[in-house]
Amino acid sequence: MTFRDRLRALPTFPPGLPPFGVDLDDLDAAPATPQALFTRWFDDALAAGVGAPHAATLSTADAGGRVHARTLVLKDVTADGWWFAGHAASPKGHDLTANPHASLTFFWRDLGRQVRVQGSARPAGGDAGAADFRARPEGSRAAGLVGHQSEPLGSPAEYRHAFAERLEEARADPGAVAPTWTAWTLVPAEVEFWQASDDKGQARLRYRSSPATSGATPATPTTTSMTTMNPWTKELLWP
Ligand SMILES: Cc1cc2nc3c(=O)[nH]c(=O)nc-3n(C[C@H](O)[C@H](O)[C@H](O)COP(=O)(O)O)c2cc1C
Repeated sequence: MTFRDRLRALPTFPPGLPPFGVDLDDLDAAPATPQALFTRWFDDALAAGVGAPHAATLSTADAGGRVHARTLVLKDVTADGWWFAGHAASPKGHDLTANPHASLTFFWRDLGRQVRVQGSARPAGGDAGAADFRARPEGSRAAGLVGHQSEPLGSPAEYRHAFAERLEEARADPGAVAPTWTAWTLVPAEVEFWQASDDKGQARLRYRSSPATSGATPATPTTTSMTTMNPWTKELLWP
């Protein structure tokens, strides 16, 4: 069998996919905010045993319009948006400084679901980046303290040495923080929920908001308040 044939023989979704979970004939009754539907779907993903449902693809573009995408993990969802963290000095950090437009894509295969969050990413103020860094496991803090992310590396030994040194530092000082570590909030302009089904095609629901109405980013991504809501428009899309 050729590689091409093997690709075509692969099933994308398992049988027995769930329904959308929202009455798509009555959008007024759908959750008022995309955050509310996202957290409901996230709980479904956890209950279904989806692996790493908090992992998402972050897409960014540089000043010249060249697009870059990579996986990272979601840190919180609040009324302000979807939170993620990384080095400001990394390529993603440079992209977001030059062009804050970004997108997060979640794929929950076992449920036949995809969520796309598109908007503008802004660095959270105050202690948010440092607080996120300190909350990471020891090995992740050591890796973060190494720095130089995405720069060319001379040899594996060079990294092993730098990592071992930083691991000692992380153990000796649990409060040590990589100075470039940053928490960003992706303030959503559009959030789209996509559901496959066994026998009814696909369904798509999009929330759209005016970015001008979103509030200030709080200093730490700890409060998950769904009460301050934008005036969201809900609409169905042709699959
Ligand atoms: C499952 C998974 C989770 C990851 N989580 C993060 C994260 O939370 N923050 C981060 O900066 N990089 C994370 N990474 C690494 C990124 O994918 C990427 O390699 C790194 O951030 C450099 O990206 P850049 O060169 O585009 O800036 C993760 C990778 C994987 C596979």
